[in-house]
Amino acid sequence: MKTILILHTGGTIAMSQNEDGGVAPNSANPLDTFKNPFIGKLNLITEDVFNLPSPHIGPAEMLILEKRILQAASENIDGVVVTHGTDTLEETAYFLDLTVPNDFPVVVTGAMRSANEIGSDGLHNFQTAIQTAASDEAKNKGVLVVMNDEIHTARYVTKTHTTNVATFRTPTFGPIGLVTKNRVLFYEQLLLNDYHPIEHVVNHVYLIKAYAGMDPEILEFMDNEETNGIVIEALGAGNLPPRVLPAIKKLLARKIPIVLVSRCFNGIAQEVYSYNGGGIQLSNLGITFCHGLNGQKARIKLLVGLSANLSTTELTDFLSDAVS
Ligand SMILES: NC(=O)C[C@H](N)C(=O)O
Repeated sequence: MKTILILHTGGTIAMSQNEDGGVAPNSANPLDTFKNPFIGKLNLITEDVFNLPSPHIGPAEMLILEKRILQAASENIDGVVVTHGTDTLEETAYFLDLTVPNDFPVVVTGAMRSANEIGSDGLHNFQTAIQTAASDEAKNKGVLVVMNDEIHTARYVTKTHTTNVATFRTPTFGPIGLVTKNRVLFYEQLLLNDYHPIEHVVNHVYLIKAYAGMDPEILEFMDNEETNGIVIEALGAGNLPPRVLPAIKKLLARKIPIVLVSRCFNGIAQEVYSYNGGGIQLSNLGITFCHGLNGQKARIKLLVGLSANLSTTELTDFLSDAVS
């Protein structure tokens, strides 16, 4: 019989609505009422790692989860399910994707409606996440996010709606599988990445968004000893207003890595334009293009690469997905 380790971290899936209509954490996790339909088929081990709304979760908590999952590799665990708030779920899932090996499936899930709200999706998502973690086919696919019967990669999934239960989407590429009542079905293969188990996390890795007429001051504020790295969600295919270029050059002269993604919801940032501030010029200056990730994922990737002490070349290859 397979053993699935369940790590609860909080989020709406562990919350209830109170009499005033506000949604807040409970002292007892509503998922403890889950009537296990897998009795006799799966052995479930449950641990309450945190009980936090996901806006309270950051790299320090992600590191605790990474270490717990790395330890599970020596405990005859066949799969891991992490329950998590949806606001930062994609960042924790991608952090784990970049830091734990693919020895067994790791599936992250959450809920959009708390336990006592009509149409609550928590128990259903929890059950389908367990089904997926127990599936042989879920092995070697990287960390997966299962929500609303769909299976997404941690690498590309993103939260797209503030309240809808179908909020998790994979722009450009789509989900890689689905969960039905009796089956876990994958219909896409995933290109696997390098992973880097890390012992600590660096701080002061910033994420900013470009906009028409972007003010250079925002970058000038980051020109100091503390800054470890910057991700910019650039315009279109990967371009910036020329007025920020002097500040960018100063940051690069300080050897602060600058990573570029697009602020567009779909598509990939690429070196296309050779005009002033265009992607070709930015790349020639030494900005690294991170192809296909959104801003928050690119920030997690930069943070993991810096925390793993990668050399400048290794970091550039890691961020731009160059195959060595
Ligand atoms: N649906 C949710 O889980 C949202 C909640 N604010 C959280 O991320 O903790």
